[in-house]
Amino acid sequence: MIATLTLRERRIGLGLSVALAVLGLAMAAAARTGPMAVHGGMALILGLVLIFAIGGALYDHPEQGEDRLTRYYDAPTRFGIVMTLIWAVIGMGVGVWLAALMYWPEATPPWPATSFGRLRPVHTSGVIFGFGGNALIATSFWVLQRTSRARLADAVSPWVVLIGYNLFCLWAASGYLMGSTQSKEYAEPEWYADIWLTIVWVTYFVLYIRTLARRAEPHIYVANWYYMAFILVVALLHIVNNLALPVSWTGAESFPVWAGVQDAMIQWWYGHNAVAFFLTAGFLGMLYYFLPVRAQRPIWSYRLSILSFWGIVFFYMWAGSHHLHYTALPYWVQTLGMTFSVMLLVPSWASAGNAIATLNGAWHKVRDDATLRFMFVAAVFYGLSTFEGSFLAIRPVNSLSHYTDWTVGHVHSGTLGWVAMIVFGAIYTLVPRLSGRDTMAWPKAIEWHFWLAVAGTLVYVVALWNAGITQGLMWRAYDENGALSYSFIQSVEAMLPYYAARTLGGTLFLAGAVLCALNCRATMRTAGDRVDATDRPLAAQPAE
Ligand code: HEM
Ligand code: HEM
Ligand SMILES: [Cu+2]
Repeated sequence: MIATLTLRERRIGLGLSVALAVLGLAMAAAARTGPMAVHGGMALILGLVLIFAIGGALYDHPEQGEDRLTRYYDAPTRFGIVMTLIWAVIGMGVGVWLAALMYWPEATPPWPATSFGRLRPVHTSGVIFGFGGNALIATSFWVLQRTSRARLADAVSPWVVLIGYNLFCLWAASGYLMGSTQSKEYAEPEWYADIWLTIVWVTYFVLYIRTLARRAEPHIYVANWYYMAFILVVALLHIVNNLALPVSWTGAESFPVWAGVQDAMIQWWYGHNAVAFFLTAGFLGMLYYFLPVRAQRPIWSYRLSILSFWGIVFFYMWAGSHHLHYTALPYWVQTLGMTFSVMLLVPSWASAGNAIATLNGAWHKVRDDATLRFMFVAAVFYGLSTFEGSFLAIRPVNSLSHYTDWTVGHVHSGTLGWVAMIVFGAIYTLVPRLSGRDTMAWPKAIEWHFWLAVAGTLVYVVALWNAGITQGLMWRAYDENGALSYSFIQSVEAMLPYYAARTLGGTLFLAGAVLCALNCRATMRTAGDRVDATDRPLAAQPAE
């Protein structure tokens, strides 16, 4: 990693590492106890490790010559993929454990840090931000350079983005274990972590724009529009939803500036658009690059891909209130959210259909190539989960589904079937190329992973459809006297078989992810030290 930097860049990196260590020390000294002090300590240790790593090797490697500018810069992508896999195993591992706890709550250990309430956000942040976020950042660097035929604008800021982002993820997960949370779902980290992420994210956006400005291709390929929407809108959502006043500068607690139903609306404008721009737009960028490359076919309709881009970014923005049906939110705002959610189906299916139609004429490849099959299944689940979402957003349907496991089933049909599948497809395309090879080290293991992932997703999702609809119907069943037919605990007991099935499905899915991580490790190992030498020369790729 350090060998890829020029002497000047190494010095800048050293300066930034010193700044990080000083910041960590200041946080730890100011807070003295509690989560902020622990997080300061983590930043201090990370800063020191970087100082020793960069400082120790300051003059060790020969300087990079000017000819580096004629090659892509892929070392950050490689690091990002490694972090993706690490977070996948942690996040999904915790998910399986939580699934098991819902079947077997007595197994909860007696320490607060291991309670369901603290581990649940470790799962959601671990998989969404750790696994999904690292995959998005890592692939965005790769796609941006290929489609622009330009090297990243500089060599320091990609590391600032990736290392800074992973420090945020670490702060988030370790904070939850200590009971630190601002209680906004998917935005739980406290104010200082939010400020940190804002700095990292602005660096990311600036790097993206600067690289794009250097492009040698006149046209900005559609994948870049999706990645840019992801970066820009996540910044907007993050800043507005996290506006808060710290109780003191030396502690983690804060109060949001929003109150009452406005706070609820801002939170679900955020939460819903986190789905839209984090879990959808960025991954559509990934799909629109890796699927055509892997299938060696151009997108079925490029024009449609642009049209659905604008449809998706416009309609999603207004749909957040479908999370607040039958609440104190004005009725018309709920209706607005419902209407836009239904309209959203059109651009969503246009994207899914466009991806599937791209495979026309390449079905033999889908049959033979498990990597391409991951992408195909991702497009199918993208279509299924958006159909389901539009349906759940209809108020009377939501009166049955809300508060039930149907929502959780919908979530995982999107995240396992769509998000994780497209990530695996991208990883199996990227990792051999990052390692200077034609194939993964264990090609057969991709096939195994594919079937584990498909079986795991289906078992998980089907179990929770049954669970959710059963719950919804039991809760609204009345006897002839108008009394409830079932007590709440009866509906809990009825869930046991479904929770057992979900644990099994999750275990299959996790096993596939572990296999993927091992396969990637074996593949990257064979590359050895050659990786930096294999940064490819700038050239348009086939099928781009
Ligand atoms: C057209 C697209 C979509 C629409 C209209 C939609 C709509 C909905 C609705 C109505 C809910 C339930 C709200 C409630 O009753 O509380 C929901 C929940 C959720 N959806 Fe979707 N959905 C869509 C696509 C997706 C996709 C593709 C994913 C994931 C990749 C996803 C992830 C989620 C998550 C995480 C929640 C749970 C939020 C919570 O914590 O309560 N959705 N969605
Ligand atoms: C091995 C695979 C997985 C298992 C076993 C699993 C299990 C779970 C469990 C048990 C919950 C808590 C449900 C509850 O509180 O009732 C949950 C929630 C959640 N998981 Fe997963 N999960 C897995 C993978 C993923 C992935 C890959 C993602 C995202 C990329 C994801 C995103 C979420 C989200 C957003 C929620 C919150 C849902 C809501 O509030 O409605 N999960 N998961
Ligand atoms: Cu939503």
